[in-house]
Amino acid sequence: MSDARIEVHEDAADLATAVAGELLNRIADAQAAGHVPHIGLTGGTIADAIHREVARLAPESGVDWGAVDFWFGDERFVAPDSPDRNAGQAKAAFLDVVGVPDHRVHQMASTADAASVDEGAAAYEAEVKAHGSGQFDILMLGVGPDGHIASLFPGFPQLDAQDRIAVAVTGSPKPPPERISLTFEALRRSTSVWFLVSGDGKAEAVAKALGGADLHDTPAAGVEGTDETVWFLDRGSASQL
Ligand SMILES: O=C1O[C@H](COP(=O)(O)O)[C@@H](O)[C@H](O)[C@H]1O
Repeated sequence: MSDARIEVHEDAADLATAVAGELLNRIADAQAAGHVPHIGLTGGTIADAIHREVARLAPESGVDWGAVDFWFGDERFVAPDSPDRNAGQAKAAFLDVVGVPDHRVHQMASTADAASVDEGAAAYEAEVKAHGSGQFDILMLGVGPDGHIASLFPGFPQLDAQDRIAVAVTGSPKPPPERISLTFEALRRSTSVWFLVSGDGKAEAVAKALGGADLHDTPAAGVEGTDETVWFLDRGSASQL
């Protein structure tokens, strides 16, 4: 396990630019070393801002977009063209803009791909296993005001899933209700875990996670990277530290 590093940026815009730049550097460095990096994406407000910065900075980055794989920490089990899809958000903001080929974007099932959310979770578990262990080079995680990460919500049974990579979530407290999420067991395999958090409304969750809360109360307390854990914050989200 790694000690957490905390970076506090002035505001959400500065945070997005910093994370996007760091992500592009890491991908380019890995490719220069002959490695095809695997990156875990998240949904949410700050993730969208970061994705747009990635697209803006991409032309100067030297990244080969055909030689990097993208995964998702969670997804909403809705129609493929729903604006609620994390994959749709990421594709519109940067994946399609920079030209990542579809076979490099490992999407979780939509309602068009699976008969049930359970079937969708099982399919993603199989997809992860088919590409190795799910040990992403960098996994990015947004954090909800309630401390949730991916679609692992406080008090929900998925927090205690054993021997699973992906699980179905029903009755999510944040709409839409049906989701697919990687488990703690899977999220903890990543080399680097980057938490992306902005705004006062998340300050309490950040303080609890970094203060060592129980993961059943604050799921964000339950994940670290094997080599590196970074909390990318702005002044608002850091205001209770
Ligand atoms: O529902 C979700 O919420 C979190 C955080 O979203 P935000 O809008 O509060 O930034 C996100 O990380 C997760 O991927 C998503 O499905």
